[in-house]
Amino acid sequence: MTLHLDDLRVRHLGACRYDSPFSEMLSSKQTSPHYVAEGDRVLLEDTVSMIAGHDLPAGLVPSFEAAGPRRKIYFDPSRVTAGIVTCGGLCPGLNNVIRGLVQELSVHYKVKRILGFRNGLQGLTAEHRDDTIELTPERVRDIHKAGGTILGSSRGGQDADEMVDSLVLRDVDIMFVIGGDGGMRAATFLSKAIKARGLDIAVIGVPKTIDNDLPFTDQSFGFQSAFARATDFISSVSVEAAASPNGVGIVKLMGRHSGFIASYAALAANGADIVLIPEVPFTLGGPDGLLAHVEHHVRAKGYVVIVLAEGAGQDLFDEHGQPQHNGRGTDASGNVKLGNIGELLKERITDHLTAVGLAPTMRYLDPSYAIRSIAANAYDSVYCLRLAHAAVHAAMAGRTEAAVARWRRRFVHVPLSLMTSRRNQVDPDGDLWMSVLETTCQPAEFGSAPDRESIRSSVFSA
Ligand SMILES: Nc1ncnc2c1ncn2[C@@H]1O[C@H](COP(=O)(O)OP(=O)(O)O)[C@@H](O)[C@H]1O
Ligand SMILES: O=P(O)(O)OC[C@H]1O[C@](O)(COP(=O)(O)O)[C@@H](O)[C@@H]1O
Ligand SMILES: [Mg+2]
Repeated sequence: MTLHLDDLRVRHLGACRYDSPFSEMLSSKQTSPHYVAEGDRVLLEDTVSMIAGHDLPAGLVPSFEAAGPRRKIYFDPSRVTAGIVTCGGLCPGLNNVIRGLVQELSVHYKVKRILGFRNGLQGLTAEHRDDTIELTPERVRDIHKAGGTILGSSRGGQDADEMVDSLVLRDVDIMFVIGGDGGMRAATFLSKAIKARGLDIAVIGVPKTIDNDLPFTDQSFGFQSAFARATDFISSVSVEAAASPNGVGIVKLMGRHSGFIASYAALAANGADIVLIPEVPFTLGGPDGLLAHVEHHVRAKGYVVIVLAEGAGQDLFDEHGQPQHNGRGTDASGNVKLGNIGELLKERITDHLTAVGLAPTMRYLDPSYAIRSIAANAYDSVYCLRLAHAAVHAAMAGRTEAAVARWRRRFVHVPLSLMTSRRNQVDPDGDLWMSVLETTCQPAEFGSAPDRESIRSSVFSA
């Protein structure tokens, strides 16, 4: 899919007529290596060959609107009511984003009324719309020290018109939706329903996912905290496996469709022999299969450490007739329930090593929620704060149906439709996966797994 400049344009509610509290500070600002001035744009692509491939003048090359404060704003801050909601799975930094939004709205724009809708988008239904939390700088002062979200979160779909009714009834002018792909999709429907009713309400998304599977954002907030925590589990399993006869250490990490956590945590721990991710299918049997490779490690050095993303090897459930581990079905938000690949591998590796006279000592860890329920680390805390600032500036300037994101280290506005147009995945031909292969020394492929070509060609085609 090729993107054009028009695909990257963000919707405005109207002309900006009010002076911004930042207007004086901005009067002398110009674009520099460390600042993108109002009106300037940030390139979608960043290599000479990609830019040259467009054969377009610089002003028409695909680019994002830069985020940041504007000299003039759309809303009169003294009359604004803002709403905030967090949805989907937890992620380190949710409270930091809430805190950043509240502080920026209150301290600089002097917004007086900020409502926190509770328990995800469920909080915008008729049944729950009156049960909001009044958010003030005092109320949010210390919330960043804890994981989770003070607003609560949930999965499951809601009716867009009912949500718009809630915004109207609670006089909300600006709605911040902190969510993943599901949340961004819901925010898109919400924006479209608002537009269809001719209402003057801005919807700004703050993309959230520990899986790092949202596109057009360098890395999502909380990702670094989550993979750092995951690294601890890989180190523990490595120590255990190395100290056990025929030790097999397996760590199963979150990552439904994208193996970023597994890849980064494995690189950080630098002790994994094998990394398995959804983007690179593998076979178990045969001379080049995973089991033969595991056996090779156990024979050669006495143990093996495997890092596994939960979405890896899902095709194996059908192949090996393992209905007991096969997830099937979907959760309340329509996310596919996965088969438990960790349990499948545990069984198959145990059977194989036992059959070849290397009965293993299995050390299996599934840290699951332990990696996403923690507070944000220092890096993510800064990142969350800056995203929150960008979100408030975007909303006050009347941008809507847009998310804020960091793209190539600059903060930008991304149309919500783009945020849900594809999934960010580890590219098996990209440099991240190459680093994983260089570090683990595992073969590029275990056997000739099916669907490999289709996965390669569908990954991240921006
Ligand atoms: N297809 C959809 N249509 C309408 N709302 C959706 C849809 N998908 C998700 N949502 C809403 O987004 C929320 C979060 O989605 P979910 O997939 O659970 O998490 P995430 O936002 O982290 O991806 C859900 O509670 C639901 O309200
Ligand atoms: O048990 P839950 O809440 O459905 O969460 C499990 C899933 O949530 C995730 O953390 C991602 O969730 P989101 O899409 O909400 O960001 C996955 O890695 C994991 O599979
Ligand atoms: Mg999701």
